[in-house]
Amino acid sequence: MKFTKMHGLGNSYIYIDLFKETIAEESMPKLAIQLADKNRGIGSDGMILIGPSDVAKVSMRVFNNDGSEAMNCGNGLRCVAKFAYEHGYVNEMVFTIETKGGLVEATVHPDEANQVPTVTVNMGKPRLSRSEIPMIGAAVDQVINETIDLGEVSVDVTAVSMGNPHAVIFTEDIHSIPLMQVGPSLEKHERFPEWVNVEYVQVLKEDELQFRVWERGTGITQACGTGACAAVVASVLNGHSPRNQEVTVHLLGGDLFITWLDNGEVLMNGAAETIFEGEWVIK
Ligand SMILES: N[C@@H](CCC[C@H](N)C(=O)O)C(=O)O
Repeated sequence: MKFTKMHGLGNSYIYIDLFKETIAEESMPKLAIQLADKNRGIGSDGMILIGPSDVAKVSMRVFNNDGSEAMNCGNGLRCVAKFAYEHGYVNEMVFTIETKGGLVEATVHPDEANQVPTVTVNMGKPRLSRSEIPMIGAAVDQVINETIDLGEVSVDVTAVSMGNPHAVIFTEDIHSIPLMQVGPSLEKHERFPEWVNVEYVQVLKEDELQFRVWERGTGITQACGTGACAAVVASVLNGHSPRNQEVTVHLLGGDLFITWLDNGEVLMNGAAETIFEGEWVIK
């Protein structure tokens, strides 16, 4: 089975082209775990399937490295758009991608060699009501700076769904955050019945954020595209950043440029790179 390893700011996945390959539905979670294993597999944050769609130009399915399936992946979307354009599955520079979290629109920015170094994705509107996250709690519908007790520490969480759930915590100092402690305990906290991605955010300026993530189903990664979008939405909701203005988010693996438009949609712009292609022998 042929594969391509790609990354968006160091958030790497093994991409399989379902226009050409076939994988049985029931073997997908196990395959994601095998491919992602850095000792016995290829090594990645998970597996992404690129395939045909009835409602869009291409479809994307995302599996974390623990085999769980996610509804969306921002860094994955930019890589899928690059892959689809460079492999001739789309000829337009603006096209739609189907995800389990809904339809999104990608715009590729090809260079002189018709290769795609960067992509802008319209990620659609964030979902902000408690039931859409989903998150268990009091009657208040939007979760803005709600305190959750984790035993030894408590955190103030702003909850945003970008098709997948995010819990954003603001900090004064990104270099002293207890991510290894808070990440896993908040990820599977009983208040989040579908678990949650955990992000710490330091506001440097109204249009500049520092960002670290503990991803649901994966752990610490270099970058999370949906998480960066959620961070900017949370920053606007908390009065730290303006609406309709581009915000630079510094992730461990590089920068993303995010705008929460007045019409409610979130734009994400950033890099997408191919690392290598190969063939996986199915055992
Ligand atoms: N790395 C991704 C998000 C991948 C899925 C996430 N771990 C989840 O389970 O929701 C991104 O770039 O958005």
